[in-house]
Amino acid sequence: MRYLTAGESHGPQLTMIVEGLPSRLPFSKEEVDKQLARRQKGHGRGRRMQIESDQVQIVSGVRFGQTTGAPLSMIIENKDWKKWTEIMSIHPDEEKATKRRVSRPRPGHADLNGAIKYGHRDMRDVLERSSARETAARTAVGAVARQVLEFCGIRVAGHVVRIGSVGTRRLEGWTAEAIAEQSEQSPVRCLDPEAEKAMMQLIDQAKEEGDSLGGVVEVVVENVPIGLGSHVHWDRKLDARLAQAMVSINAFKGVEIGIGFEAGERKGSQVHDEILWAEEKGFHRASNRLGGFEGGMTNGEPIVVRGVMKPIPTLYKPLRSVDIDTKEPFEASIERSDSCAVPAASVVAENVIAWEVAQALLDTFTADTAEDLLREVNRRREEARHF
Ligand SMILES: Cc1cc2nc3c(=O)[nH]c(=O)nc-3n(C[C@H](O)[C@H](O)[C@H](O)COP(=O)(O)O)c2cc1C
Ligand SMILES: C=C(O[C@@H]1CC(C(=O)O)=C[C@@H](OP(=O)(O)O)[C@H]1O)C(=O)O
Repeated sequence: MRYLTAGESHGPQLTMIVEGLPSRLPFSKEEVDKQLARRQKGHGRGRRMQIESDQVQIVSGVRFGQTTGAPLSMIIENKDWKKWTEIMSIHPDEEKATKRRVSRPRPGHADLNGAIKYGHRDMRDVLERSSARETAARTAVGAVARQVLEFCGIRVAGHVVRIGSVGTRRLEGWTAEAIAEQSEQSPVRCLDPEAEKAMMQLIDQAKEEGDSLGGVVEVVVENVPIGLGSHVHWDRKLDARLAQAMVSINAFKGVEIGIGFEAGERKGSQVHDEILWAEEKGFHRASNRLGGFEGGMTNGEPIVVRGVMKPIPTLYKPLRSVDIDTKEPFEASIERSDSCAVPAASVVAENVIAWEVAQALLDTFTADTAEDLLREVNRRREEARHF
């Protein structure tokens, strides 16, 4: 299974193609729209989110509520396009373009590197595609993959575990369902009401100061069969693929699987998950510190993966930078931006992780139809139980 996304932040639409889905998968456009709506929320988002109301139009690959096995294509309209139609169509060499041309690169964004790499004197040609508007497309694609997972009884949930200096304790024993339910109630998608209050205050304060904030999100995937991914080759290790997916989200800078970096501080006896066996469960673990992975393969425990997002680069508070035309230093002048997008990014993270797990599922169990897939997945579950 593979996908492509296309589209500029202020262009007419985002376009997505998903290829390799099994046929006869019950498919709900509403479920995709639900994920898109979740991504738009969260304390700290800027004014753009009041303009957009993301929904997909399914263009191909679905008939009578089921996938056909043909490429599934979707679009999301950019409502802001109306306002930008004229601006986007002014050639950068035209005189009237001078004041719209972007010649002031923002530290922390793709502006300067992208301009030099692609030879753009108008950095709009970089920022339009480097914008995290693209995460709407990836969320939609992930929401399709999620329907493959749900068909196989695999659940995904996510939440925010840190914003700036406020973090929550590592949480044990929460089911994916409980995480999903509780985080949905919170404007910062946090499970701890005390931390939530402090996070919201921090975001308000950063906004007032013209500054921005990052944080950490956690994604949990439950009821995963043993043996997704593989130890036999580096690029088939599923934990590595999850790491790439996570760091490919705009502004994400690091990943932890299970206890992550803490593993480097502990002794082996405090890290490795002891193996147990019981008639009704088969093989299972006494703990899940390694986040559901050994040897690049799932071990049947919930996948637990965390990602760190740096603070938003566009600041009202000026950072030093240089105009590429005049080579003069300038002080930032900004139209609008998010001040914190960690809650939204946790939804993106859920969906990009869902994609990778669904892809690994389809790599492991060859299936033309959704029923074939489910049969194979259940067979693996049964075989593992009686191994
Ligand atoms: C959901 C989401 C919303 C974002 N909103 C903004 C924003 O409003 N302004 C901004 O400068 N960066 C925003 N970013 C981050 C930039 O897109 C990102 O920093 C940029 O593409 C450079 O890539 P890098 O940070 O991965 O190096 C957002 C990221 C995410 C995930
Ligand atoms: C459009 C989205 O996020 C955008 C991501 C973004 C950036 O630089 O990454 C900058 C902002 O865009 P604009 O300048 O149009 O307000 C955000 O609103 C979205 O999440 O759908």
